[in-house]
Amino acid sequence: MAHIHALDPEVSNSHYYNGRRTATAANKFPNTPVFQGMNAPSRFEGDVFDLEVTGTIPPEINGTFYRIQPDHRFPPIYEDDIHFNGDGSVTAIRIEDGHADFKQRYVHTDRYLAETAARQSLFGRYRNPYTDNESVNGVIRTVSNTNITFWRGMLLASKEDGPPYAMDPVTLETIGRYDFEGQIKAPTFTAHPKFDPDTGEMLCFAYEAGGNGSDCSLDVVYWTLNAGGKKTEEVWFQAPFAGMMHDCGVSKNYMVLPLTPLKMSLDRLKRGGNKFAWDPNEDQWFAIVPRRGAKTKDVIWLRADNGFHGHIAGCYENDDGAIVFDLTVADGNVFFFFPPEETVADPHATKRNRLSSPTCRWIFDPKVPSGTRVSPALVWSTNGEFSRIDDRFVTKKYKHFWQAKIDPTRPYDFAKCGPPAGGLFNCMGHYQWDPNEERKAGEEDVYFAGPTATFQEPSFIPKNGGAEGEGYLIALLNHLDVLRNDVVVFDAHNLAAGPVATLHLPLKLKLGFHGNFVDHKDIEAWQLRRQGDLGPVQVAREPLLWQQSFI
Ligand SMILES: C=Cc1ccc(O)c(OC)c1
Ligand SMILES: [Fe+2]
Repeated sequence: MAHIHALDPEVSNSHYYNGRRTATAANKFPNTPVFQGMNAPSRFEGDVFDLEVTGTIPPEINGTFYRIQPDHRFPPIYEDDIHFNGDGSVTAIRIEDGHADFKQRYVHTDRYLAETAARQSLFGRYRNPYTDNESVNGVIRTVSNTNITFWRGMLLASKEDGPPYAMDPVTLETIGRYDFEGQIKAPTFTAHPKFDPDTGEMLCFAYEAGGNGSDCSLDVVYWTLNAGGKKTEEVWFQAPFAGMMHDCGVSKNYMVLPLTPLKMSLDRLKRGGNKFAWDPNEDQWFAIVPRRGAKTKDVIWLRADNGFHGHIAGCYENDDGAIVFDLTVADGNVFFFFPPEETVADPHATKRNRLSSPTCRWIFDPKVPSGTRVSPALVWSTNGEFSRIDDRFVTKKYKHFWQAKIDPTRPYDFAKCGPPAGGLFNCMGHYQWDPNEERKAGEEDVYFAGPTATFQEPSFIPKNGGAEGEGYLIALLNHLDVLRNDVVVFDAHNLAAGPVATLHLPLKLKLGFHGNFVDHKDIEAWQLRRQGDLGPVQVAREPLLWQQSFI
């Protein structure tokens, strides 16, 4: 038989034939940018005790910085697979007494267990079950790779296409799938739950939530869980189209849920295609949900000209009872791997690396009729993403936010680094709103990482008893030239001065998504409660509703 290269000159890697992994393929990843350079598979699990440090870790920091990354464990079935389809792998940086220890573990999802047993990928394309090996039909597909949050003594690893998985905050062992003690049986769950610092509530939602989680349904659901873990609110409503709803904002009385013009199509899924396609002709939408006692009819949708939602900084109600809602909105499709349908012309298609991503301030009147057109109250040309605030100010008027910033005017060493994997986030920015004028951009404080490095998302570490924004900012730094990561710690009020401490990892991680710092007092307090009358975390005992037809 002829060698496959002789049969198809298009084949770029002999382990793939016509883009699909061959049955006999050995463990070798595709030769695509998704698996190269800074994005080459890490697949590392382990511990490094007492990291090397330059500078001084502030001795008052006592807690753990958790963050999560997609990191494919096995070569994908499809050669053109995307980063978003990688298995969730969690980093914990435990900081205490001026020292830091590192731990890395995969989330042991149902998918992880099935693929481990088979020593190969069994799930196909991103959020497309029609491309799976049929042995895993009925198995929960999520890779839980997008966020890692702390809730009632457990970590929740989450991705918006499936339920969360609970992990132990000290050992990073996966405890199991978490369904909030049977209270949440939806097939999907947001990767961006929010926590009300005054009430201890978790505000959360799911989209594509009414059916099996892969049917492109319009169903959206909003929940509140109180500090005791009990579900207190559940509101089901429908989106104007089946699209991505990624992050959210929460004020004292409202939840704001952006709907981005990235559209699903069941037809396309059945043809083996992409989950999402960018629609450059669709509006960006926002659902406004009253937080307490709302019924389906109380949800309103606002719409504005096309735009691509990034992450939310702050959200609060002003003196007029309007909702101030701040997030980055890019002027085109950031997810180039979800292009428009072939029949749709995208006027911005060629500006992939030239999109601008300002921070937009919207001021929504929650009393207007559903369908009202809105426009931003302020567009602040910060050109960044991954906005974070002092989380003690969630729901409240706030002043400070931070974001990874793209500054293409700074020098970049292309010869040493190649194209900047994940985006040219070469700066970290600290921003302050004008305290008196809601519609005015404020101050910027920036640190440039140099011509060979980029940042991942920052997290804020509050100083004990400190005012808003007083404390530290922690983030991963990618050394694109030598393919290694550091963790940097800044004085959150003075990024320009440079890191107060740089923690050197002896290895390269992957480009991750979200993270959160958890104070050690909270971890310890919950350990005591879980060892006492509250008892250990109860994982899901029953299959999800949609799985029951597979049993
Ligand atoms: C950053 C957004 C985002 C949206 C959907 C995803 O599945 C995801 O996976 C890592 C990330
Ligand atoms: Fe996100």
